Amino acid sequence: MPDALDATPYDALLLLSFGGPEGPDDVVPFLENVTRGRGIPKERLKEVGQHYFLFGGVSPINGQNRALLDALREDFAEHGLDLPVYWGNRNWAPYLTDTLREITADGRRRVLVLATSAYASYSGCRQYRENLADALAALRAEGLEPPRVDKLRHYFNHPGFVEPMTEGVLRSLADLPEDVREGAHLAFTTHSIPISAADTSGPVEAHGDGGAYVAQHLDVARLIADAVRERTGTDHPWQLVYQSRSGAPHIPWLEPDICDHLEERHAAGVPAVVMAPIGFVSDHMEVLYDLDTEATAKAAELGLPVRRSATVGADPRFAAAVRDLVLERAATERGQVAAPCALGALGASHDVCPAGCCPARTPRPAAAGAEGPHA
Ligand SMILES: CC1=C(CCC(=O)O)c2cc3nc(cc4[nH]c(cc5[nH]c(cc1n2)c(C)c5CCC(=O)O)c(CCC(=O)O)c4C)C(CCC(=O)O)=C3C
Ligand SMILES: [Fe+2]
Repeated sequence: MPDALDATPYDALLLLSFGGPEGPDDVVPFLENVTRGRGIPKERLKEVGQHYFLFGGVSPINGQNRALLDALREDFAEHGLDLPVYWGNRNWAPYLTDTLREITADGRRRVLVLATSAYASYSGCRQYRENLADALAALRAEGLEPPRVDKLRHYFNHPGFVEPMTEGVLRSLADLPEDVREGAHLAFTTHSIPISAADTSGPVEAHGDGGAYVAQHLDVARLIADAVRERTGTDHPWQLVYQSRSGAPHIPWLEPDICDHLEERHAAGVPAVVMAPIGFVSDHMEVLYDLDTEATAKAAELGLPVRRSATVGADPRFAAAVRDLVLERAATERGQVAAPCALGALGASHDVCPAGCCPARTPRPAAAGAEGPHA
């Protein structure tokens, strides 16, 4: 047995995710949960519902989170880290409030939260903190005394997140027909968000147009492109592009869209494209529909060979990265000096979101940040 690792003061890890439907009857109620009060056009909702029905009404995201839970528990056990791992979602069972009630009943007093979003932004960070605040308030209203919650820092530039994706891009390149491989371009994709949300994402320091959201993705894209060049000896031109846009058409969102990008690359004579969904932690519906179905059909229509590279999913290197992040944060909370592990130009991001970080359009209570109580 290895020496026990110390997660003190934490006594639980909570995997916090989006949630997804698990059958046809779940699809509409799930979409109602996602879009409550968010002004998404009905047309878009019908369209997104079809994406789920095409896959039998089942989103892959819950299965992927179960696999990640297994990988985390296995990694922790193997390395002598005695920390129970729980799972709760924003939009589908197991719901966050129910999981936090269970955590409270189990007597846990300090919970560290791992959200399945690696980057700064309202949707990927603050909205999860609002969900935590809501859940804590609901439990208090039941007369319970919920634990204190903290959230792990953004992990986009942790080697355990970047390296499996680099390997995925290398595998996709190798999988392309030999005659188009060398000339292939890399299209790094992430979720489009409103430009106003990108510009105000992350901490208030200057990050240029697109805020921390775009800066962090560019950092990861550059890291992967550089590593690919080192490993293959070929310089594959790359660009950060976007997918899964929603919202009203008159509101500007981040562009270009992956499908327009494929068209433009094809017209420019590019022989092949590898689509690398660096914005996502697992192969969920945004990847399976927007890339593997829609963008892949677009490429077929153009006669442009494409491959889609893997997300980290339940890769053991990602599980090890989570263990590293937990131990780092625990040491910091104990007042020890931790050496944060981060690749790229931006360095490790803040442990605690500063006040006003990635603001909501309508201010609401958010837990685990500098401006509010932790619990
Ligand atoms: C930044 C970001 C991430 C990455 C970070 C993270 O992972 O958190 C993400 C992930 C996901 N988004 C998902 C699904 C949806 N997102 C929607 C809507 C929206 N997403 C937004 C942003 C993001 N979304 C935004 C700005 C909207 C517009 C309305 C709003 O501000 O809320 C809608 C409504 C219909 C539509 O408009 O598409 C759906 C159904 C699923 C589940 C997939 C599955 O089931 O496998 C996942 C992992
Ligand atoms: Fe989304």
